[in-house]
Amino acid sequence: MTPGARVAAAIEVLERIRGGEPAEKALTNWARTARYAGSKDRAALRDHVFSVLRCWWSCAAWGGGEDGRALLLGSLRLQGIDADTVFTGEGHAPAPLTEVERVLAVPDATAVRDLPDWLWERFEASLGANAEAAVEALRVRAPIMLRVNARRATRAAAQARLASEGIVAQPVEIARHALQVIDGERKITTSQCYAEGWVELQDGSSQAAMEALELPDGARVLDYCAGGGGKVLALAARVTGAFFAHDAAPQRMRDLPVRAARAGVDVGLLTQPEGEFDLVLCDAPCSGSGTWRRTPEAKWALTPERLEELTRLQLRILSEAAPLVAPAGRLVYATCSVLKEENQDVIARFASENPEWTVREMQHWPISETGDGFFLSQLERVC
Ligand SMILES: C[S@@+](CC[C@H](N)C(=O)[O-])C[C@H]1O[C@@H](n2cnc3c(N)ncnc32)[C@H](O)[C@@H]1O
Repeated sequence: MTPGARVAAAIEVLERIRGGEPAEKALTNWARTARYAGSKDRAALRDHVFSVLRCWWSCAAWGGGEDGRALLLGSLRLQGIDADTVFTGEGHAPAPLTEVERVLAVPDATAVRDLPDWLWERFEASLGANAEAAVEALRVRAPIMLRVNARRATRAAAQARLASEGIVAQPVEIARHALQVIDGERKITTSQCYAEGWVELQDGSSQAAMEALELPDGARVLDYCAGGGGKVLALAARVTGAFFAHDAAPQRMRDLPVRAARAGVDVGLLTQPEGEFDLVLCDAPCSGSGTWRRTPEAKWALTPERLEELTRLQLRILSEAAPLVAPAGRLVYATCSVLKEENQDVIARFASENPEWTVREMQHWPISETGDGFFLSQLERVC
């Protein structure tokens, strides 16, 4: 496909999204009707669509409207691409720019903030002077991060082996085993390095948070909201111990046995956890506000009601998990949100309703070049 045809396809997909289709579904549905599109075309299309979703209001301001064509025009202008070279009308490219489109005024960049107003208030209340930087960070593409599995390889060995498979990655400071992928990201999941469990895809802040947990050899660990199991795998790579995973929706853990086998670790799946664990991790469902550059639709879809519902669920999960912690053990609460309603406020409320628990530590990771926004709190029983 030509650059113009890719932009035309992106306009079509954005129209589907405006019509109510979720972005992933709209992209899949489009691909079904366009068998001629190769993997590079699909990746380019996705980039166009996600660039708009991350910066919807800026694109609308720079493109003079909120239909697919205006949004794409705005997105190209924002990226400094001469739209006349793409809107040519040739082949499958979109029609040439009209005079009105060509003379659109460049808006004042500071006047547009790509976040719903109600959320801006929450960002300011949560992050203070860092709120603007967080909103700005959510406007750009997320880094592709790998965690090197210390049970299989050193970071240097994994970096060299990835390079031999055409994947350029470099060590970054955020976590001890973190590599940032610079080139060849589409080869990761088909590489030998990945198949043999040397590396896993995992955001830098999640890696750093799992490294921050004190974990003695032989510990019994329960990942209470395990999902795909990224966190428990990171913990199991650190020490020998007994590792278990639970999720209220067990089907979310379906890939975990394969991932654990690849990584060379054992993780038991528990539908009804019982007994005592030295560490119980609650990586709770949340707004995901720290990860919205990966899932930009979510920042426009969240409502105050949904946020409130999530905080109730987060408190409930902590109450369910707390009895599973051994007397001298730790209850760990984590979210990939930057909102204090889901972080400090949940912890403060839990501690005030459960005075036998005290907060030992609270840590925040900002949305950065190598990590998503992340929150971690560790609680212990009062002696
Ligand atoms: C943020 S995700 C977990 C991500 C996962 N830890 C990882 O690293 O990939 C939250 C998970 O909590 C699960 N969940 C929701 N309500 C729950 C509950 N009451 N008890 C346990 N898990 C729950 C969801 O099904 C979801 O998989």
